[in-house]
Amino acid sequence: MKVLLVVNPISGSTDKTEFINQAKSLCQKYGIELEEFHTTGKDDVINLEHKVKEYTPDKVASVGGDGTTLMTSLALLGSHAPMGIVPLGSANGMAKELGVSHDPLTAFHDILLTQVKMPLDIIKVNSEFCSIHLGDVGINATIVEKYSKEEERGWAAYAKHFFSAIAESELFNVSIEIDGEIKKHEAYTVIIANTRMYGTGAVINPKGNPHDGLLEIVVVHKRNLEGLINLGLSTISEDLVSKVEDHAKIYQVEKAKITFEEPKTLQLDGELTGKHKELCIEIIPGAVNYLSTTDNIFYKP
Ligand SMILES: Nc1ncnc2c1ncn2[C@@H]1O[C@H](COP(=O)(O)OP(=O)(O)OP(=O)(O)O)[C@@H](O)[C@H]1O
Repeated sequence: MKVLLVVNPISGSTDKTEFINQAKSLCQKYGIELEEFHTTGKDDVINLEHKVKEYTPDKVASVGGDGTTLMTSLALLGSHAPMGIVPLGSANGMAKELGVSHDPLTAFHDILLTQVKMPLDIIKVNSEFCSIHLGDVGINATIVEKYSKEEERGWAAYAKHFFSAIAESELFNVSIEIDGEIKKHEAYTVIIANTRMYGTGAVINPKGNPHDGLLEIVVVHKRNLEGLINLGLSTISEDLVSKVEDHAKIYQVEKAKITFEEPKTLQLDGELTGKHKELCIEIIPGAVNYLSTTDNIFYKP
């Protein structure tokens, strides 16, 4: 078996040397071929695509956070080589969502061992940007914007901007076109989601399932995002859907067009994409051949 490790050296401000050495020893022990690809932050998708064509791995392990998972997934789109996640980012939202072990070496071990493959969706925005986890316009996008100007990475730096972003938040008008019908709302935040929860583990989109070929648009119309997030930290139940729906309107769709009166900053998977007046969003169902375990709550035998 040939395995490719895709390593983001800066994600989560974590030194990956110890993990890489452990992964090498493990592969050596079992006669598994291992190669490394280190990201640079520039042209990673295209360079990784070339690497995958040349090396033809049987399995790919994405070592980093959500941005690395998305980048690896995009590079694998044409090849269908299966990919798993080793969570070594800041928030690791996608890994949490998919029940990946917190321990990097255990997660890698699971990738080597597993026979469980699940189709994983990706969201496409304006034919230009993609998201595998969730993105938004509004409060969280403001937090990401402030965070991106920080020297330091990591969860503490991110959390620091949370309350000020809520205090500064303002209502804005948004229209959403679904199947030719226009829905108009006033919102503090509009979330475009493939999954259920933020990296904190708080469920914002109880209907989310990254394997179902659908995306959700969550229009938060109450300023109390903090309350909503605390609500989301409670256990998932049918009740939670209706509780979240007190704060937000949820649309479950394959595609939609979202229009704002003024251009708004959009963050996708924690990355800023600039300001946009219009967002044409659609799901790419089963874009990634995802290496899962049966710990994934979406797994069905
Ligand atoms: N060698 C590098 N130097 C600088 N930036 C890099 C490098 N490699 C990748 N990047 C950047 O890292 C970002 C992706 O990081 P990623 O999301 O995986 O980690 P994180 O932000 O720490 O974790 P999380 O998304 O889980 O909070 C992308 O913006 C990418 O361009």
